[in-house]
Amino acid sequence: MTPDLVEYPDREMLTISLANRIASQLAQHLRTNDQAVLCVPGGSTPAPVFRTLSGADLDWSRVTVLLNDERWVDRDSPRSNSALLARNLFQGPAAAAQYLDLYTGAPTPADAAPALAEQVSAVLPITVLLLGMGNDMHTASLFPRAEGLAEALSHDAPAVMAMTGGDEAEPRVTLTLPALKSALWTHVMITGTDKREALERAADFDPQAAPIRAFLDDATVHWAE
Ligand SMILES: O=C1O[C@H](COP(=O)(O)O)[C@@H](O)[C@H](O)[C@H]1O
Repeated sequence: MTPDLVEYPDREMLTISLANRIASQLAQHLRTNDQAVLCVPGGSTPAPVFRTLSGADLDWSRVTVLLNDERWVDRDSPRSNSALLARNLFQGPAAAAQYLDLYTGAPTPADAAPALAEQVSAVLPITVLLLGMGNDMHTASLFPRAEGLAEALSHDAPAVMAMTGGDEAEPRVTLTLPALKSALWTHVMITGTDKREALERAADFDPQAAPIRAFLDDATVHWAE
């Protein structure tokens, strides 16, 4: 597997180029469709891309935004991926986008997942998918060898499932393989040497051990040190 990899001289170039590319793909889709769907990661890496993208000259009122995955924490938690979007993406022109919030406040993600799966299925296919990746080769909340991962990576999985994994104890919801693979365009954004090495390692594993592997054949990977 050789992913389509774009290397940038620095993070600023990556940010500008990737945000422009996402905005162009959304604009292209909106020229011939009423609606577009943008699905984005949380975590620590994508905030600069969100800030740049938020100023794009698009009819954001026709764009539905949703996360790849959400940690089951309130909006006031520093771990909330929704709060990350509120601070960085839903500013300026992009504040007009429709937001499909994966966090419902239900007691557990398992309580919320069936209704979320229906809501997400209703907006598919994704137009532009941006994925992140952890050093452990997880993407979205699809963690290596997590309980339920085999189902989440199966082609008949519900669009959203409850999931646990990673260093932090909080439970999560995640879009699953068929929902994420519905995307017309897929980008993976990673920075730093550790993630670059992890991406290269992923080629030697199957998706149970390296979930990002399931998406690399269709993706353009954007990397800067
Ligand atoms: O927990 C998560 O981690 C991944 C990677 O995040 P980063 O902090 O290493 O950038 C992210 O893609 C995912 O959406 C998030 O929930």
